[in-house]
Amino acid sequence: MTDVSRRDALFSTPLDQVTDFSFDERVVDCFPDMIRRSVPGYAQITSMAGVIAARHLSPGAHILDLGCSLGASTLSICQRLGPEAFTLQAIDLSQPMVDKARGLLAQQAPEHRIEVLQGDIRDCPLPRAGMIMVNFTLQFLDPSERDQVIQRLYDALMPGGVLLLSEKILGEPGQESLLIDLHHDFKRANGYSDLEISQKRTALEDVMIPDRLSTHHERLAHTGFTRHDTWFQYLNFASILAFK
Ligand SMILES: Nc1ncnc2c1ncn2[C@@H]1O[C@H](C[S@+](CC[C@H]([NH3+])C(=O)[O-])CC(=O)[O-])[C@@H](O)[C@H]1O
Ligand SMILES: O=C(O)C(=O)Cc1ccccc1
Repeated sequence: MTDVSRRDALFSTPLDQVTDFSFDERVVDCFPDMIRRSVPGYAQITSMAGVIAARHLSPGAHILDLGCSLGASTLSICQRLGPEAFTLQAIDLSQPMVDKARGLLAQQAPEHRIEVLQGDIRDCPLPRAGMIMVNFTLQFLDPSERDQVIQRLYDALMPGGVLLLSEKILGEPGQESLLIDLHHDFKRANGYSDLEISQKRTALEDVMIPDRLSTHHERLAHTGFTRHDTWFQYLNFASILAFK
């Protein structure tokens, strides 16, 4: 999907005022480039979505991709499983994201039974599902709302269903700055300037608040997930598989 993306230069010139980050048209236009250069492990996690679905999904199951952006995780599943194998709803809050995802998925997975819907994962209807993906999305909710959203996902999952939860994480006490510094080095190595890194950091400050990995596991245990394993971590980005 990188070929449809403009290069991300949104924070490359000095801004008089850095406003809160939002998933508007300008972000949508450069999103594949932005996320690839900003999120360590993004390609590995999204491409494993298909592998995980192939292992854990019962035939004909329903999948939810919540905070789907341009549908990279959904597309990964379509590349591994045929159209008879599952139905899927991909949901995102941003209308421009939804509009573009709909076009891309219609083009790249025309046979698959996919619906792309605009909705808020805090209150949209969640049909019963065998697999729920929530990749790099919980981090954009107010921390006080996260327990309730994870409870909603748990309630929507069939017994034995799987939750794929990926997030930016805060290092454990004493380890925070090491991971943050290395993440900034990762971005620098991917062509972002110090100005871009610092302005985007300001834009995200009140909008994206990471939890510790231990907080995620405590929340999943408390909600009732029988098993929850961190299967991937690359710097301060991690992914968990949880089973109902
Ligand atoms: N309350 C909400 N309800 C629904 N969507 C939301 C909400 N809040 C934010 N979003 C949406 O969550 C997505 C987060 S990006 C996910 C990447 C994707 N999963 C991927 O695998 O490519 C991650 C990132 O940009 O770091 C955006 O598209 C928001 O509009
Ligand atoms: O860019 C960052 O620093 C991030 O942590 C990830 C990110 C990626 C894409 C949109 C918003 C945040």
